[in-house]
Amino acid sequence: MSQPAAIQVRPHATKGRALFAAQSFPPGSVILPFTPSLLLPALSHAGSVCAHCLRPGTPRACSRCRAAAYCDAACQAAAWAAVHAKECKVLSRVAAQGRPGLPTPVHAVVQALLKTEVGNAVRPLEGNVEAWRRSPRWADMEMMAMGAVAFAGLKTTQENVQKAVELLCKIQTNAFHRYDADLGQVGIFLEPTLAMANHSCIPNAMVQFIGRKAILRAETPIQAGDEIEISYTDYTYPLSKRREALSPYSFSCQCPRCKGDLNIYQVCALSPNVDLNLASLVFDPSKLRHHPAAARDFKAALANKYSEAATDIIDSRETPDSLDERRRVLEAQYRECQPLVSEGFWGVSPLPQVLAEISIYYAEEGNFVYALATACHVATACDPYRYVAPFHPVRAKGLFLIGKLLANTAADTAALSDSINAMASSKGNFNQKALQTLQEIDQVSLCQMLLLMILQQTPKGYAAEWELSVSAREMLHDIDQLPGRDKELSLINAWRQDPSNDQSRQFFEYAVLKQIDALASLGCEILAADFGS
Ligand SMILES: C[S@@+](CC[C@H](N)C(=O)[O-])C[C@H]1O[C@@H](n2cnc3c(N)ncnc32)[C@H](O)[C@@H]1O
Repeated sequence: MSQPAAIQVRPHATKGRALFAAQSFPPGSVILPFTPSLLLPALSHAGSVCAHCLRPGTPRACSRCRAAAYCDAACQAAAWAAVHAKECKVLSRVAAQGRPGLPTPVHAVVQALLKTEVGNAVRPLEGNVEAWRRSPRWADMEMMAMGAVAFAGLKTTQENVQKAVELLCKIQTNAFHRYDADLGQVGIFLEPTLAMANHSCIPNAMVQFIGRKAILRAETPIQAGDEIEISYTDYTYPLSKRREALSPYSFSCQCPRCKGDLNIYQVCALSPNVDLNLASLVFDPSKLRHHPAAARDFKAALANKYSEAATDIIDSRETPDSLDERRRVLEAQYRECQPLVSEGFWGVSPLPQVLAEISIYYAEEGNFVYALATACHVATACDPYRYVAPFHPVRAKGLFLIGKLLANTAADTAALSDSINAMASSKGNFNQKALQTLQEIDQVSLCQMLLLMILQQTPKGYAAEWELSVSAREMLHDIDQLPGRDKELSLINAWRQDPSNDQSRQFFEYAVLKQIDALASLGCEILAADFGS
């Protein structure tokens, strides 16, 4: 395992090996990019993402096996050299048996057995094999390992199966699941040095996937000598859910969030990133330190209690396809979250997830005004407390969603009048208010500012690769073509050149913060009127 100068791998007193910083890193900076030793689409996404770079789209299948698909000839040629030459025949045999493909973990072990470089990258990793052996999933693991040995064309001797099951344990312990906001889990990624990063529910670093690479990024300030820790799960989930997600890794998390069962407001209050929110949608960043659920023990305990209770119920429900059915489910979920709503615990899981779904539901229904207002409420009342760093990808995606919705509402606010009134005629007066709020906003300038903020949050050097910044640039290009915006453009350009001078600050407060705040308040009212009763 070669060690880049920016980081070191050393033994840790209690966690096996660990990753340490060899220099300091400010929040948001790129520590290192990693190219994978193993990168695979999930079986469920084999036809909808490129097997080499995992970009979504309509990839073309390999003409031999038809099991792996690629965006273009370059990805196909690179994949052939990296691993596909070894596995193409295996995948053809699988298809010939009428199977849809290999289950993702089995496919990963097949690659590790067939391709020396992949096997060599996986073998030195921690596999917690004895703990797996004691788990109820061990029989399944052995079956998968036996399948992998057979598919790889090796004899299913005890020795081969033993080797394969160890590889499987190591892959399960060290591979990252790659998520796409729209598609869900699209595949797995493994790189042996990045795999040395241990877990904390208050991590100082995060992994952001861009194309084929994983970018390790500082989430909070990191000093030379600090251990670099990432979170293996969403750290905003309640304690029981985090424990469940971490159970396959065979350790008990001793981070302050787990030890003190701290809620998101308590962790946020302690975060060194609070002040970075001066350049975010948060009107007054100091309020991030003073939420009642952080300041008062009684409220903090309530936040945890309500979170655990609602997560338990909402977790077990499915998302139906039809809009009517979706609305029914969302109403039920919002009802389960009512104790959180009543206390103003907007950022406490699972309420933000339900609100995000409600915003998507409104957009799919064609009610962009309600979708926009709800998205602004999520971006101001939920996300800054959950993910305190404004450059966190969830926060940047929140900006982009609002920008896209504004592009819809700005296109023709007047014509929206009929459609939103038709949608809920009983709420005619309320909709008039919504429309008035929108008419008072320079939606184009607001959209432009949000897109520029996304570019500021992009990891340095990745503006041309990160899908969000590429899309933001395309939208900015369209906005640039709009005529008659000289005055607005001069203010925006002055803000871009020096965002911290008094004039820029005033402009930002007026053009962005005040407008987003008005929309977020509207979002809160919409939820109460449309989902609250
Ligand atoms: C992806 S590996 C990380 C590198 C690992 N420490 C090693 O030596 O190979 C994950 C494993 O590291 C250990 N680990 C990770 N985070 C830990 C933590 N916070 N406390 C204790 N052990 C941890 C667990 O054994 C876990 O299964």
